[in-house]
Amino acid sequence: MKRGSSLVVEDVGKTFGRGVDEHRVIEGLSLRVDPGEFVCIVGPSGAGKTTLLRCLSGLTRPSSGTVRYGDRPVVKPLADIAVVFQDYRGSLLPWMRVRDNVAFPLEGMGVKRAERRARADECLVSVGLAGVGDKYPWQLSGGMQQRVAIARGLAYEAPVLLMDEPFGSVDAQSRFDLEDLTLALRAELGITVIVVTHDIDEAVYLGDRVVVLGGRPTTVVDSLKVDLGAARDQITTRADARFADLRTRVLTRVRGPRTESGPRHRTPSAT
Ligand SMILES: Nc1ncnc2c1ncn2[C@@H]1O[C@H](COP(=O)(O)OP(=O)(O)OP(=O)(O)O)[C@@H](O)[C@H]1O
Repeated sequence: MKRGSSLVVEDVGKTFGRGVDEHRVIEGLSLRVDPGEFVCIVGPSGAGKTTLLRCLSGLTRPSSGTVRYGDRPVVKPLADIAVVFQDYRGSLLPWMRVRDNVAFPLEGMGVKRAERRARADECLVSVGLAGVGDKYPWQLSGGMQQRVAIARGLAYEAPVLLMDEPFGSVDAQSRFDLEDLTLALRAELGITVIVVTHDIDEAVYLGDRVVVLGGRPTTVVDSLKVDLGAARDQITTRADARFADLRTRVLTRVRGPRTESGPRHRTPSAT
């Protein structure tokens, strides 16, 4: 795996619609993610987390400001930046075998068939799915299908992996397993991982840093270093007093300043 570059967001703004329908979602947002960092992005529903992730991936162009990957402007999807979306049901092709689903993006990159198959099988092993390459996605459980979606993200061999609510559609036990899988892959491959999540506990459990979005329009309201060490464990890490302290700090920032008559900003739906 080649070493990645920093992703740098500078003074980004994003507006949807025009005239009376104009909606300024993001304004003056700056953020830097260094190679090998694991950053989780949280914020109230509708704050623009997905919009920011799409700007980071080059799928959406900001209305103002810049996104750079190293010295390259991100104005279209780059081979160095892979994206895993939330809903495996919408992202896996049901008529294609699992191996072909994982290998699918490699075809467009000009990788030869034998290498595509070998790389897909290798990625399936990495996500704990050795031997399922010949099955169809619908023959697998939801958690397994999301592993296939992650394997497809890994098949790019991209040094940066962006994930939008990647574990939102699976049951609680599979969610814990997928969180640990993602941590293990980051440790093994040394990749940069950026995860958008509604779940503050998940953000603290996974991240080296939690970036909190808020305000209207949205910007970065805080960036909290997670001082829990590299090794995380679903039982002991979550029971650690520092974990509880961090989740309280993140939640306080997500909820925003309050007045006696109620929230001053938007009503959050994050938990
Ligand atoms: N293509 C689009 N056209 C118009 N408005 C959009 C578009 N994409 C996003 N929006 C608006 O931008 C705002 C932010 O949306 P976004 O999905 O980025 O927020 P989010 O923080 O990811 O939300 P959630 O946590 O609910 O998934 C919302 O008001 C949404 O309606």
